[in-house]
Amino acid sequence: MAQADRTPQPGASLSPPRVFKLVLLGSGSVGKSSLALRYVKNDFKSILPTVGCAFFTKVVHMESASLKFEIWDTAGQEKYHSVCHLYFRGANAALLVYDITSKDSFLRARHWLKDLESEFLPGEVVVMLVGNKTDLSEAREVTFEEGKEFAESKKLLFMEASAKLNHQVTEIFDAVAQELLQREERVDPTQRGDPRLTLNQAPHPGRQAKCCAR
Ligand SMILES: Nc1nc2c(ncn2[C@@H]2O[C@H](COP(=O)(O)OP(=O)(O)OP(=O)(O)O)[C@@H](O)[C@H]2O)c(=O)[nH]1
Repeated sequence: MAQADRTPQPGASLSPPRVFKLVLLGSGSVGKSSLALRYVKNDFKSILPTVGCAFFTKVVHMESASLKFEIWDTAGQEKYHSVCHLYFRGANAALLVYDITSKDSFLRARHWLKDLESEFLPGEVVVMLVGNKTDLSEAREVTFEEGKEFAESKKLLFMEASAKLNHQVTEIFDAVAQELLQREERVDPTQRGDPRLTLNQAPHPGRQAKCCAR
């Protein structure tokens, strides 16, 4: 289990945290900024639509190592779409967010994924599909199974969450952190040192990242 912004566990590595760039993408109002705010500041409040991009950092102490997330929260509104891909550059991980009460946001997630894929080689970036707003389950338009199926077909991690209720938010980032560190361990140790380099490796053949939770 990760411990964010707390004293490292005894025995944890004392070396400086590895830095990973994580981008949040998805349609407008799905809750990207709210997930980031909940994760980084444990807060939930009314937020104006993002203009361009917002930036957060968070240090996470895992059992085996510490890492620092540089979180880039991109604008989901259509009018900013053309500039969003500029923020993808150099990303190690992405949260592809949709709103479980909006089928449209789920369908649009495919387009966001295509945009992301056009900038990277297969397997170059850890991608987690996130169905947000589970507290509004009475208005649900996308089933858990639909989300899971789409994620599996594209070899993405998958979780549902509620930024409002702080349900599964830390778990999302922990799962991504775990996957990033595991991918690093699989590469030649002599190549370690620059996470941007090591993550340009395809995942281990035959291994599919799996993570599904409501
Ligand atoms: N009920 C509920 N509302 C949420 C949740 N997460 C976000 N919201 C609300 O959804 C609206 C949009 O949230 P944002 O975090 O601004 O969404 P965004 O995806 O960053 O939007 P853009 O900046 O336009 O791309 C706000 O009114 C939030 O309060 C959630 O988990 N549950």
